[in-house]
Amino acid sequence: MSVTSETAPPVIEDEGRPLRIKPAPASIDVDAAERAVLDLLKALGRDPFSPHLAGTPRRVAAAFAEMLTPEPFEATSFENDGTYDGLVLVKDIPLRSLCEHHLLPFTGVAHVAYLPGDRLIGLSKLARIVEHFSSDFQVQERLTTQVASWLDEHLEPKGVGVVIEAEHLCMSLRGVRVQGSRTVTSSVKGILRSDFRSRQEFLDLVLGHR
Ligand SMILES: Nc1nc2c(ncn2[C@@H]2O[C@H](COP(=O)(O)OP(=O)(O)OP(=O)(O)O)[C@@H](O)[C@H]2O)c(=O)[nH]1
Ligand SMILES: [Zn+2]
Repeated sequence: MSVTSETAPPVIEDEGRPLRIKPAPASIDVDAAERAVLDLLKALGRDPFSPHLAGTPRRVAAAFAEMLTPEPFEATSFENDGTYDGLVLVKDIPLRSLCEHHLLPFTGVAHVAYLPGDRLIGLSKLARIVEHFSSDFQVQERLTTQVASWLDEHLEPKGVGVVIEAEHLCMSLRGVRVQGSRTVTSSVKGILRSDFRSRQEFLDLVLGHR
């Protein structure tokens, strides 16, 4: 069985109202992944044909296929009639992704903000953009930058700010085994980068008053 994955960066149609995301297809071969998981279990000294592990290679392959396949969506945008010139911030967007070093999950929250220019974007779309770029093998820094860059390039707002806070299971379950530590990354663009007070307002809204 082949699953079509749509993990490539989205492309916007210039004329699109709403903006339409058209991810380029990339394929995930679930059968090949299943065979590989079976081999992995063998290599780890386990019997993949034991009753306990029956079906596990298939389940693992399907789980990865699901986690690596973002949901397609339309990034609906609206004309900003000029009456709103403040920051738009969606806080605490739940986030799950897969660390590209160990293929283990990292989970946490994203805070996504923009200072509108000519257009506003549907609030839910900020969460969908996070989901889109999270559905990949990632490092947190790149994920943070991708979300900010996408908004900057496609919505053309006056500023963008993205903060991600996450716990990496590769740090808590294995290796250094520190439980509960959170990694915080940020990417700021436009006015939120160049103007200290705007950046401070963004960071206060995200990190202050907790
Ligand atoms: N910068 C960054 N590092 C990450 C991320 N996820 C995992 N890592 C780190 O990637 C590094 C990989 O280091 P290596 O020394 O190659 O691998 P390792 O021997 O498994 O490292 P330890 O976890 O220290 O045992 C580790 O320090 C991880 O904590 C991430 O999103 N960003
Ligand atoms: Zn890792």
